Amino acid sequence: MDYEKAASVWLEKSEPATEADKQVVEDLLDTLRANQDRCVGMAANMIGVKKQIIVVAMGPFIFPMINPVITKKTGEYQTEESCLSLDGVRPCTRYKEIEVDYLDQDFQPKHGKYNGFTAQIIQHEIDHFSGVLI
Ligand SMILES: CSCC[C@H](NC=O)C(=O)O
Repeated sequence: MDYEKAASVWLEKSEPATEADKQVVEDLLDTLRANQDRCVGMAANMIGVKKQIIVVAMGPFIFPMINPVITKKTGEYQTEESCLSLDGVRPCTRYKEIEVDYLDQDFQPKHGKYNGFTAQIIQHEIDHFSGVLI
């Protein structure tokens, strides 16, 4: 593995996505669909694209969030997570309930409230494209 190249993709902040990145959204959705047996969410830098795009699995339902920003978070707790980009399990701080501004797949602005595991995945993936690994 080229660790220098990997580090530049995993540990650097990603840029906001634009409509020119629609194919990246499709590619990320396809990649998560192909890895749903071992993965519940992905950020675009996991496929080498430093754009603020994530995809999240809620059971069989997979949805993308473009340029997501957490606008409210409540209920801090400590937990442990694993990550496809790392070995093992590591401790991290998460919030039980979050509100998020984002663009949907058609680049239309949305606002959503999430809790539980879905909120945890969203927080993990936003950290991921921000260059923060658990
Ligand atoms: C609990 S959030 C874990 C998310 C992780 N995806 C990697 O970015 C995964 O294991 O799918």
